[in-house]
Amino acid sequence: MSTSFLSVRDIHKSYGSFAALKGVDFDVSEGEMFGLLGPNGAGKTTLLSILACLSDASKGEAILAGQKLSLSNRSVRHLIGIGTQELAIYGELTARENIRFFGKLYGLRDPQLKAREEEILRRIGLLDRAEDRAGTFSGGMKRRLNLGVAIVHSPKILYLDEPTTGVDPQSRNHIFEFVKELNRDGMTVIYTSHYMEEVQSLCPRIAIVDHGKVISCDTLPGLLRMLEGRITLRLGNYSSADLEALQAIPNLKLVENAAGSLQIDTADVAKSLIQIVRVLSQRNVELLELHTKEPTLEDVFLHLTDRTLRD
Ligand SMILES: Nc1ncnc2c1ncn2[C@@H]1O[C@H](COP(=O)(O)OP(=O)(O)OP(=O)(O)O)[C@@H](O)[C@H]1O
Repeated sequence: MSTSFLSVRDIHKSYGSFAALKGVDFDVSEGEMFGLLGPNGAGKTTLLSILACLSDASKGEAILAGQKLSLSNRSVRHLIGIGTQELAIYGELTARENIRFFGKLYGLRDPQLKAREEEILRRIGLLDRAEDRAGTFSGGMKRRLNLGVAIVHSPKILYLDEPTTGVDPQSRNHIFEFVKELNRDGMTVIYTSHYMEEVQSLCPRIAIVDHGKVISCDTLPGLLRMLEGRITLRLGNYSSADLEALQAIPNLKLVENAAGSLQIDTADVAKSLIQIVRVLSQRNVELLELHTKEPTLEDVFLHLTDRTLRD
C-alpha cells in the first residue's frame, strides 16, 4: 500500500466502565473504498464518530491527511463527509432546502451553492422531488438525500454508516452506483455495514471488526484465502486404484464418505477441479454428481469469530 491518507492507531473508547473500542489499528490510502464489517454492537459507529471528529478517543490517535482528528480540530472537518446511520435530514424541509441548509453550514454560498444543489439533486435522483418535504419521502429517498447532504461540501473522505438501512432494492442500487461514482471521481470511502454481501461487492479491502477490535484486515481475495473450498463428487463404479490416483493430485485433502460420495478440500477449487476431471476421464470413471463451494466472507467471519454476522 502507498502512503496512508487515514491512519488509525490503537484507538480505544470507553463509555463508563464499558470498553466499546479496545485498540483499533488500520490504514487507508487516498482514493480507496475500504469496508468496515462487523456485527451489531461491534463498535463501527463509535469508531466513525471518532474519525469524523464528533467524539474523542479515550486513547490512541487517528491522523487524516497529516492532521490529528479530534473534537476540537475544526479545520480538518471540511475534508470529511459522514452519512450517518440515523438520518440527519430535516423532514419539514424540502430536499432542496436540506441541501442548502447543510451547504451553508459548511460555508458554501451562491452561486456555488446553487450549482452544487442542482448537481446533487440530479445525482441522487431527486431533481423532480426537489420542492417536496423530505418527511413525505420513502425510506430509500430519505437515505439518498442523507447521502446527498453528506457530500454537499465535496469532502475528500466519506464515511458511510449502514447507508442502506430501510432501503428498497431500487434505492439500494442507486446508492451503490452513486458511491462507486464518487469513489471513481477520487473520493476515499469508508463503508460500514453488517451486510456481508454489500461490503463484498463494493470494497476491495476490508477490516472485520468484532468486540471493539479489528480481527482481520486484508484484501477480499486475501480474506477468502484463509479458508479452503470444497468439492463434493459422486462417482459411478470406482476402484481403490482410482481413489489413489485422485489422492495423488497435489494440494487437496480427500475423504470418502460412508454414503459413497467423495469430499475434497482444496485451496484452489477451479484448479483442483480441472485436475480431478482429467484423472477421472483418463481412468474412465463416471462422474454422476458434482458440487463446489467456494469460501465466502460469511464463512471467513464465522471462522474468525465463531458466530454468524447477524447474531
Ligand atoms: N453512548 C453510549 N453509551 C454507552 N454505550 C454505548 C454508547 N454508544 C455505543 N455504546 C455501546 O458500544 C458498543 C458499540 O456500539 P456501536 O454503535 O459503535 O456498534 P456498531 O458496530 O455501530 O453497531 P450497529 O451495527 O448496531 O450500529 C455497543 O455495545 C453499544 O451498546
